[in-house]
Amino acid sequence: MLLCPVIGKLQHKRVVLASSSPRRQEILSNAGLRFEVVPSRFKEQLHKAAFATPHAYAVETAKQKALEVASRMHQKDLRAPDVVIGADTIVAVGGLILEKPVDKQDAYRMLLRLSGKEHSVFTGVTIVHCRSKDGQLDTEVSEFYEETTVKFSELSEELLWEYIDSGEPMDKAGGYGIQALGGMLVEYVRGDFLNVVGFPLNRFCKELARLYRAPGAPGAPRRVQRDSIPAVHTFEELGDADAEGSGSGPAPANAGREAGGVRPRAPRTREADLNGVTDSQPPLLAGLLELMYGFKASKVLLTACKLNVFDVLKDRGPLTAADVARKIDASVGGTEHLLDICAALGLLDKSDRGYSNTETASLHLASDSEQSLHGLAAYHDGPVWGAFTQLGRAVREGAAWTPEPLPQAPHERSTEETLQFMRASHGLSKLTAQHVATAFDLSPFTSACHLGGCTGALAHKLVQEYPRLQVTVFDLPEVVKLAGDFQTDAQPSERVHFVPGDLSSDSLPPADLYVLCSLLHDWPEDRLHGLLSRVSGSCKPGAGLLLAELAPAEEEAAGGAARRPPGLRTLGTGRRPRGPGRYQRLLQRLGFQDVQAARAGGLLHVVLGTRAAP
Ligand SMILES: Cc1cn([C@@H]2O[C@H](COP(=O)(O)OP(=O)(O)OP(=O)(O)O)[C@@H](O)[C@H]2O)c(=O)[nH]c1=O
Repeated sequence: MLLCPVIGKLQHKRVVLASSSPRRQEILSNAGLRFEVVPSRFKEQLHKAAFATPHAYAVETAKQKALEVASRMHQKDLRAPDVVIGADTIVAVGGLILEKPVDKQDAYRMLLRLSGKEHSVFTGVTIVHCRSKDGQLDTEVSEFYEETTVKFSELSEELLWEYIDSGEPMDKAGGYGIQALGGMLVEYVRGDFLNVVGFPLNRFCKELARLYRAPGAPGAPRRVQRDSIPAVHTFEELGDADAEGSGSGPAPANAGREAGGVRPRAPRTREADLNGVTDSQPPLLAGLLELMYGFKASKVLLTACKLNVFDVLKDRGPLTAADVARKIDASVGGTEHLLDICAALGLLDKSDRGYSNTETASLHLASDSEQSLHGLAAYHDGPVWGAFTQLGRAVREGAAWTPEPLPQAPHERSTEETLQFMRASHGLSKLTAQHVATAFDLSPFTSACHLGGCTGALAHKLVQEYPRLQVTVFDLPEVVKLAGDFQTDAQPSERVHFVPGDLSSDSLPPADLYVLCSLLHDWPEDRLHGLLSRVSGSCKPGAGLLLAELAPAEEEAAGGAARRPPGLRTLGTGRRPRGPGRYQRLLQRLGFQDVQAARAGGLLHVVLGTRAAP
């Protein structure tokens, strides 16, 4: 795939999409870009008559959107992201620029204007590269636009109003969405379809390729050697990862990284590149190397968490390596090396003044943040890491070994080990609870039972969302005994009760909704069937069963995984996560009806079914 290396150029940068458009977010995340979303507050009110062409207007609006976000973020925490992307989509017909309709009448006027005719859709895009220089924001702006021609059929009055009443036109330029119902109005499209939807992905990739083109080969396609190592795979490469962006492209925001503890490598020919190159790197080999090297990055992250690096840097301006070393009671040289690698992994920002947390690090890796995954890191650095280092011996000797050791052997756990497991589970549950609780409307249910509900994080979110709901948390006695030690962001509620018991042998507490969350993805088929049959047997007609499970990565779900080694979500379980369709069919077979599936945030999918009368 040619485009991957292009998108990969942004991999180690803090990228922000300055847009609230869900379509843009989807297009870019489907392309594999990792970014934060910070919608722009720029008012789209530029004087249209002042622009010679409609696309000049779109490009300027896109630029103002992106610059507003870059300067707001810079002012807010004195550090700007590396790259801000802004976009603006307009429809141009007969010399008029159409944006989003303000009301139904406006939508009607727009669609009538488009009926039976060709029009142009322009998306202006701006890529702003930012860096902080002496506390000032320094930006470098690249901009472009793409034009697509769209022809509408003649639209009858009735069709027009039916479409307007669907509500679809209101947040879309020109008053239609070609990707949904609006597609029925369209006779033909000439040009990039995604440009109409809101983001010209193809042109964007070409622009990135142009911006990040390696020196010495302007525009010339270059061959990729079979044995060249793609992207960033060793710590040395991580250390000079930004050097990839040097050359004729914009200087990266944290240029000067080589001043840190990582030894600069001798210059070498960079073969894998972007601009229209033959990318003959077999995906399988790239995947294999990722698997081989991946543990190094994990250990760096886990160690930095364990040494409380992200706690020390939270809510503070940049600190030097010596400052951090003093606070974590470690050597300066070792700390500097660790911080440099964290920066190269995108966990920290490095500037002339020192190191600071990225937003993600403050949010998820500091131990006291609301959405902390510090407990999960400690669990992986402790028992999980330990189990993996014993893998060879366990396999040779035939000892019981599973990648997730604790849930499998409750009787062998010490209190501290149980707590460690609960901390890990608590962090993840808090992060996903809101999505799980609101993926479907659960208000018809009055009692729920969260099986394996651990610390009650999801239970508390459920009662917060549904004022009539009582929730029982059912889990092993030693878990229930310790659950009181855990805080949830929700107020403690009298509508949450804990009941000790064993899922596989004890009878389940009565409820009209059973919930299973992040429990089943690595279970073998027979165990899964056994549990679901037990739950189904406890469901009265009309009762619900809600499953929230790890979603396969998008590309796996789309069948793309066959060409690559399994991805991160499979790692350690030996099994690919089951897609929602699989759970839907299982529930249907067990006598559930109206079985629906939905996505719950980026990590989970949720399936809900209702027990039919026997
Ligand atoms: C023609 C067409 C447009 N759109 C959407 O129209 C909005 C344009 O408005 P914008 O001002 O460019 O963006 P926004 O939604 O206001 O977001 P922001 O970037 O925050 O200004 C964007 O959403 C686009 O997807 C579709 O979803 N489908 C289509 O067929």
